[in-house]
Amino acid sequence: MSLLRAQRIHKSYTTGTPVLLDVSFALEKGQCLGLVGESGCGKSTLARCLLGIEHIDDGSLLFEGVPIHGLSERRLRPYRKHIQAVLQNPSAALNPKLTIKDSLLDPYLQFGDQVRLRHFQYANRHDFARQLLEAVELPAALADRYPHELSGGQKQRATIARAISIEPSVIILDEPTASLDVLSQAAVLGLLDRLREQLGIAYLFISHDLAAVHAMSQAIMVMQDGAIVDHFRKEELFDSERHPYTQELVAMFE
Ligand SMILES: Nc1ncnc2c1ncn2[C@@H]1O[C@H](COP(=O)(O)OP(=O)(O)OP(=O)(O)O)[C@@H](O)[C@H]1O
Repeated sequence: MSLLRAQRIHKSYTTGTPVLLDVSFALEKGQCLGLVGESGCGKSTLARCLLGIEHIDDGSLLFEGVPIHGLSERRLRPYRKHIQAVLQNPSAALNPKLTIKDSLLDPYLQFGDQVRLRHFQYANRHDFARQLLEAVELPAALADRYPHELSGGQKQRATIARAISIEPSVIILDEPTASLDVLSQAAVLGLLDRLREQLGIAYLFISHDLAAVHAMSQAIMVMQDGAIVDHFRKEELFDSERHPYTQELVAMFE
Protein backbone atom coordinates (compact mmCIF):
# COMPACT_ATOMS: atom_id res chain seq x y z
CA MET A 1 0.00 0.00 0.00
CA SER A 2 1.28 3.47 -0.89
CA LEU A 3 2.23 5.79 1.94
CA LEU A 4 0.52 8.83 0.47
CA ARG A 5 -1.85 8.74 -2.46
CA ALA A 6 -3.53 11.63 -4.26
CA GLN A 7 -6.48 10.68 -6.45
CA ARG A 8 -7.95 13.04 -9.02
CA ILE A 9 -7.45 16.20 -6.96
CA HIS A 10 -9.04 19.42 -8.14
CA LYS A 11 -8.67 22.81 -6.52
CA SER A 12 -9.58 26.42 -7.32
CA TYR A 13 -9.16 29.51 -5.20
CA THR A 14 -12.08 31.92 -4.88
CA THR A 15 -11.06 33.55 -8.17
CA GLY A 16 -12.47 30.42 -9.83
CA THR A 17 -9.54 29.56 -12.11
CA PRO A 18 -8.53 25.91 -11.52
CA VAL A 19 -5.10 25.68 -9.87
CA LEU A 20 -4.95 21.88 -9.54
CA LEU A 21 -6.49 19.78 -12.28
CA ASP A 22 -7.05 16.07 -11.84
CA VAL A 23 -3.79 15.48 -9.94
CA SER A 24 -3.04 11.84 -9.08
CA PHE A 25 0.11 10.18 -7.79
CA ALA A 26 1.39 7.76 -5.19
CA LEU A 27 4.36 8.23 -2.88
CA GLU A 28 5.98 5.00 -1.65
CA LYS A 29 7.82 4.41 1.62
CA GLY A 30 11.36 5.81 1.56
CA GLN A 31 10.98 7.14 -1.99
CA CYS A 32 11.91 10.60 -3.23
CA LEU A 33 9.28 11.69 -5.73
CA GLY A 34 10.17 14.89 -7.58
CA LEU A 35 7.68 17.49 -8.73
CA VAL A 36 8.98 20.00 -11.24
CA GLY A 37 7.22 22.86 -13.00
CA GLU A 38 7.52 26.56 -13.62
CA SER A 39 6.55 29.31 -11.21
CA GLY A 40 2.80 29.60 -10.66
CA CYS A 41 1.88 26.14 -12.01
CA GLY A 42 0.43 25.01 -8.67
CA LYS A 43 3.28 23.19 -6.88
CA SER A 44 2.99 25.01 -3.55
CA THR A 45 -0.79 24.75 -3.64
CA LEU A 46 -0.43 20.97 -3.95
CA ALA A 47 2.03 21.00 -1.03
CA ARG A 48 -0.42 22.96 1.13
CA CYS A 49 -3.26 20.56 0.22
CA LEU A 50 -1.12 17.57 1.23
CA LEU A 51 -0.28 19.28 4.52
CA GLY A 52 -3.96 19.96 5.21
CA ILE A 53 -3.41 23.73 5.14
CA GLU A 54 -5.66 24.12 2.08
CA HIS A 55 -8.76 22.09 1.37
CA ILE A 56 -9.31 20.26 -1.92
CA ASP A 57 -12.49 20.76 -3.96
CA ASP A 58 -12.65 17.25 -5.36
CA GLY A 59 -10.73 13.97 -5.31
CA SER A 60 -9.12 12.22 -2.37
CA LEU A 61 -5.95 12.13 -0.30
CA LEU A 62 -5.07 8.89 1.44
CA PHE A 63 -2.40 8.25 4.06
CA GLU A 64 -1.69 4.50 4.26
CA GLY A 65 -5.06 3.94 2.63
CA VAL A 66 -7.00 6.16 5.08
CA PRO A 67 -8.76 9.26 3.68
CA ILE A 68 -7.32 12.44 5.23
CA HIS A 69 -8.98 15.13 3.11
CA GLY A 70 -11.80 17.22 4.53
CA LEU A 71 -11.01 16.25 8.14
CA SER A 72 -11.45 18.67 11.02
CA GLU A 73 -8.25 19.89 12.66
CA ARG A 74 -8.89 17.53 15.58
CA ARG A 75 -9.30 14.47 13.34
CA LEU A 76 -6.35 15.48 11.17
CA ARG A 77 -4.04 15.76 14.18
CA PRO A 78 -3.03 12.06 14.34
CA TYR A 79 -1.76 12.35 10.74
CA ARG A 80 0.15 15.61 11.19
CA LYS A 81 3.00 13.85 12.95
CA HIS A 82 3.53 11.61 9.91
CA ILE A 83 3.77 14.43 7.34
CA GLN A 84 6.25 17.22 8.03
CA ALA A 85 7.41 20.05 5.79
CA VAL A 86 10.56 21.96 4.90
CA LEU A 87 9.71 25.10 2.97
CA GLN A 88 11.52 27.68 0.93
CA ASN A 89 12.28 30.31 3.53
CA PRO A 90 13.90 29.05 6.75
CA SER A 91 13.77 32.54 8.32
CA ALA A 92 9.98 32.46 8.16
CA ALA A 93 9.85 28.87 9.42
CA LEU A 94 11.80 29.48 12.65
CA ASN A 95 10.26 31.52 15.45
CA PRO A 96 12.69 34.45 15.96
CA LYS A 97 11.92 34.52 19.70
CA LEU A 98 12.87 30.90 20.32
CA THR A 99 16.37 29.48 20.61
CA ILE A 100 17.24 26.83 18.04
CA LYS A 101 16.94 24.20 20.78
CA ASP A 102 13.38 25.27 21.61
CA SER A 103 12.39 25.27 17.92
CA LEU A 104 13.87 21.80 17.48
CA LEU A 105 11.96 20.48 20.48
CA ASP A 106 8.60 21.86 19.40
CA PRO A 107 7.34 18.85 17.35
CA TYR A 108 8.46 16.43 20.07
CA LEU A 109 6.57 18.44 22.71
CA GLN A 110 3.44 18.24 20.52
CA PHE A 111 3.68 14.64 19.37
CA GLY A 112 6.39 12.90 21.38
CA ASP A 113 3.88 10.86 23.40
CA GLN A 114 2.41 9.48 20.15
CA VAL A 115 5.56 8.51 18.26
CA ARG A 116 7.96 5.64 18.67
CA LEU A 117 11.42 6.87 17.74
CA ARG A 118 13.78 4.35 16.20
CA HIS A 119 16.75 6.48 15.27
CA PHE A 120 16.83 9.22 17.91
CA GLN A 121 16.41 8.73 21.65
CA TYR A 122 14.84 11.24 23.97
CA ALA A 123 16.60 11.35 27.33
CA ASN A 124 16.44 15.08 27.99
CA ARG A 125 15.99 18.32 26.05
CA HIS A 126 19.65 19.12 25.75
CA ASP A 127 20.72 15.68 24.57
CA PHE A 128 17.83 15.41 22.10
CA ALA A 129 18.73 18.78 20.54
CA ARG A 130 22.36 17.64 20.35
CA GLN A 131 21.40 14.46 18.46
CA LEU A 132 19.27 16.44 16.00
CA LEU A 133 21.98 19.03 15.36
CA GLU A 134 24.49 16.25 14.84
CA ALA A 135 22.17 14.55 12.31
CA VAL A 136 22.12 17.71 10.20
CA GLU A 137 25.85 18.29 10.68
CA LEU A 138 25.54 21.44 12.80
CA PRO A 139 27.67 22.13 15.92
CA ALA A 140 25.92 21.50 19.25
CA ALA A 141 26.85 25.04 20.31
CA LEU A 142 24.16 26.42 17.97
CA ALA A 143 21.44 25.03 20.26
CA ASP A 144 21.37 28.16 22.44
CA ARG A 145 21.48 30.68 19.60
CA TYR A 146 18.55 32.52 18.02
CA PRO A 147 17.71 32.20 14.30
CA HIS A 148 19.14 35.63 13.39
CA GLU A 149 22.53 34.40 14.66
CA LEU A 150 22.65 31.62 12.00
CA SER A 151 23.46 31.71 8.29
CA GLY A 152 20.75 30.84 5.75
CA GLY A 153 22.22 27.38 5.24
CA GLN A 154 22.43 26.76 8.99
CA LYS A 155 18.82 27.88 9.44
CA GLN A 156 17.64 25.52 6.73
CA ARG A 157 19.57 22.67 8.38
CA ALA A 158 17.82 23.56 11.65
CA THR A 159 14.39 23.37 9.96
CA ILE A 160 15.38 19.98 8.53
CA ALA A 161 16.43 18.85 12.02
CA ARG A 162 13.05 19.92 13.34
CA ALA A 163 11.22 18.11 10.52
CA ILE A 164 13.06 14.81 11.13
CA SER A 165 12.87 15.05 14.96
CA ILE A 166 9.73 12.92 15.26
CA GLU A 167 10.83 10.62 12.42
CA PRO A 168 7.87 11.30 10.12
CA SER A 169 7.00 8.97 7.22
CA VAL A 170 6.88 11.85 4.72
CA ILE A 171 8.51 15.25 4.37
CA ILE A 172 7.16 17.71 1.82
CA LEU A 173 10.19 19.65 0.59
CA ASP A 174 8.94 22.79 -1.17
CA GLU A 175 11.91 24.51 -2.86
CA PRO A 176 14.06 23.77 0.23
CA THR A 177 17.21 25.31 -1.22
CA ALA A 178 15.71 28.28 -3.08
CA SER A 179 16.99 30.86 -0.61
CA LEU A 180 20.52 29.41 -0.38
CA ASP A 181 23.73 30.09 -2.28
CA VAL A 182 24.92 27.44 -4.74
CA LEU A 183 27.39 25.75 -2.37
CA SER A 184 24.86 25.55 0.47
CA GLN A 185 22.26 24.25 -1.98
CA ALA A 186 24.43 21.29 -2.93
CA ALA A 187 25.32 20.60 0.71
CA VAL A 188 21.69 20.70 1.89
CA LEU A 189 20.54 18.43 -0.97
CA GLY A 190 23.32 15.96 -0.13
CA LEU A 191 22.26 16.03 3.52
CA LEU A 192 18.59 15.44 2.64
CA ASP A 193 19.55 12.50 0.46
CA ARG A 194 21.62 10.90 3.26
CA LEU A 195 18.83 11.43 5.82
CA ARG A 196 16.30 9.76 3.52
CA GLU A 197 18.53 6.70 3.34
CA GLN A 198 19.30 6.64 7.07
CA LEU A 199 15.78 7.28 8.33
CA GLY A 200 13.70 5.75 5.51
CA ILE A 201 11.63 8.93 5.14
CA ALA A 202 9.79 9.54 1.85
CA TYR A 203 10.05 12.97 0.22
CA LEU A 204 7.87 14.87 -2.17
CA PHE A 205 10.59 17.14 -3.51
CA ILE A 206 9.15 20.23 -5.19
CA SER A 207 11.38 22.44 -7.27
CA HIS A 208 11.52 24.42 -10.50
CA ASP A 209 15.10 23.06 -10.89
CA LEU A 210 14.98 19.89 -12.99
CA ALA A 211 18.68 19.14 -12.39
CA ALA A 212 18.17 19.10 -8.60
CA VAL A 213 15.00 17.03 -8.91
CA HIS A 214 16.75 14.55 -11.19
CA ALA A 215 19.69 14.23 -8.79
CA MET A 216 17.47 13.55 -5.78
CA SER A 217 14.45 11.59 -7.01
CA GLN A 218 13.69 8.04 -8.08
CA ALA A 219 10.59 9.21 -9.96
CA ILE A 220 9.64 12.59 -11.40
CA MET A 221 6.33 14.32 -12.12
CA VAL A 222 6.09 17.34 -14.38
CA MET A 223 3.35 19.89 -13.69
CA GLN A 224 2.05 22.40 -16.18
CA ASP A 225 -0.89 24.73 -15.49
CA GLY A 226 -2.02 22.64 -12.52
CA ALA A 227 -1.97 19.25 -14.29
CA ILE A 228 0.60 16.45 -14.06
CA VAL A 229 1.52 16.16 -17.74
CA ASP A 230 4.32 13.62 -17.34
CA HIS A 231 5.33 11.06 -14.68
CA PHE A 232 8.27 8.74 -15.16
CA ARG A 233 11.20 6.97 -13.54
CA LYS A 234 14.44 8.96 -13.19
CA GLU A 235 16.18 6.81 -15.83
CA GLU A 236 13.46 7.70 -18.35
CA LEU A 237 14.07 11.47 -18.32
CA PHE A 238 15.89 11.52 -21.64
CA ASP A 239 13.57 9.06 -23.44
CA SER A 240 12.04 10.23 -26.69
CA GLU A 241 8.45 9.62 -25.56
CA ARG A 242 8.68 12.32 -22.88
CA HIS A 243 5.96 15.00 -22.99
CA PRO A 244 6.96 18.02 -25.14
CA TYR A 245 7.01 20.24 -22.04
CA THR A 246 9.38 17.83 -20.26
CA GLN A 247 11.57 17.92 -23.35
CA GLU A 248 11.61 21.73 -23.16
CA LEU A 249 12.74 21.52 -19.54
CA VAL A 250 15.41 18.97 -20.49
CA ALA A 251 16.70 21.27 -23.27
CA MET A 252 17.22 24.01 -20.63
CA PHE A 253 18.88 21.53 -18.28
CA GLU A 254 21.43 20.25 -20.84
N1 LIG B 1 -4.23 31.99 -1.57
C1 LIG B 1 -4.40 32.14 -2.91
N2 LIG B 1 -5.48 32.77 -3.40
C2 LIG B 1 -5.67 32.90 -4.74
N3 LIG B 1 -4.80 32.44 -5.68
C3 LIG B 1 -3.70 31.82 -5.23
C4 LIG B 1 -3.43 31.63 -3.84
N4 LIG B 1 -2.23 30.97 -3.71
C5 LIG B 1 -1.79 30.76 -4.96
N5 LIG B 1 -2.65 31.26 -5.88
C6 LIG B 1 -2.53 31.19 -7.35
O1 LIG B 1 -2.48 29.81 -7.68
C7 LIG B 1 -1.56 29.60 -8.74
C8 LIG B 1 -0.52 28.56 -8.30
O2 LIG B 1 0.28 29.11 -7.26
P1 LIG B 1 1.38 28.22 -6.48
O3 LIG B 1 1.98 29.09 -5.43
O4 LIG B 1 0.76 26.96 -6.08
O5 LIG B 1 2.43 27.96 -7.66
P2 LIG B 1 3.93 27.41 -7.60
O6 LIG B 1 4.08 26.49 -8.74
O7 LIG B 1 4.25 26.89 -6.26
O8 LIG B 1 4.77 28.75 -7.86
P3 LIG B 1 6.23 29.17 -7.29
O9 LIG B 1 7.20 28.18 -7.88
O10 LIG B 1 6.39 30.57 -7.83
O11 LIG B 1 6.14 29.12 -5.80
C9 LIG B 1 -0.97 30.95 -9.10
O12 LIG B 1 -1.68 31.48 -10.19
C10 LIG B 1 -1.24 31.78 -7.85
O13 LIG B 1 -1.38 33.12 -8.17
